[in-house]
Amino acid sequence: MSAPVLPVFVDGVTHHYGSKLALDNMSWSAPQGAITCVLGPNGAGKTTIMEMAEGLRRPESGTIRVLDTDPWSANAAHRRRVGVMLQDGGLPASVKPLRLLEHFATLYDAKDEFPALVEQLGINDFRQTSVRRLSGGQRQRVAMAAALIGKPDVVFLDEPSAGLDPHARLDVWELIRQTRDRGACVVVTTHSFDEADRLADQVIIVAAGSVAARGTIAEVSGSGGLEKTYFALTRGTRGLGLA
Ligand SMILES: Nc1ncnc2c1ncn2[C@@H]1O[C@H](COP(=O)(O)OP(=O)(O)OP(=O)(O)O)[C@@H](O)[C@H]1O
Repeated sequence: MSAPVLPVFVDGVTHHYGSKLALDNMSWSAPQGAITCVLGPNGAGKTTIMEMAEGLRRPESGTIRVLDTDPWSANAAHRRRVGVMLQDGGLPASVKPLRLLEHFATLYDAKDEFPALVEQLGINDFRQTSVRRLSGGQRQRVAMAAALIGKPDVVFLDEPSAGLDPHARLDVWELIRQTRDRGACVVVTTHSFDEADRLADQVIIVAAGSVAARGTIAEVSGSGGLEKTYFALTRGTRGLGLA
């Protein structure tokens, strides 16, 4: 019997921006029905690898498979199965959240899902305010709803709770867990140890473009705790992009 295909599979990916090495033979995978949290200092390569897995950037070398497909050349049917929340939201400024989410719900043939999402993410209060007038946290919530519409099989969330107030953060975490519990593969980048502790079935610590540690929180943290392990593994590797 062949092994089940992992929804996200990254193998030996290397990438330069000009002379800057951003990814250095990076390999990891993410299973179905689990939350994978990717941690790492600024410039470690988290956004670069996420953009590649989302099909937005082509790796120089190595293999990336998402749902057993090369994301760079994936068709519309594949992209419909993959939800993406970009770091800066990527939302059109003049549109109102309600209109935007209705649009996505129509695209994904998922009109019935979106009232619950709007409710759960507390979007009702500002659904008729244009995106440009929303606070950072409100935009995050709209971007999160847009990523989850259509019940995608794989969801990439780039710092989903950054800038959220404590209530909104709890709501977002609950939604991420629900997404995992319905069987999706969820990949979350974060700078928050607390977030990783509360959410992660698998943690990946990235440093200087490759994987420094990978496993469950207990496996990665050992007896010292996640924060201590993180600092020990990443100290001195911070690629701040200043070179
Ligand atoms: N478009 C680009 N052009 C040139 N260099 C880039 C580009 N995008 C990223 N880099 C560089 O590649 C490296 C990895 O960047 P990346 O954005 O993937 O890191 P990150 O781990 O997501 O960081 P952060 O935590 O700040 O979001 C950094 O040194 C960054 O300066």
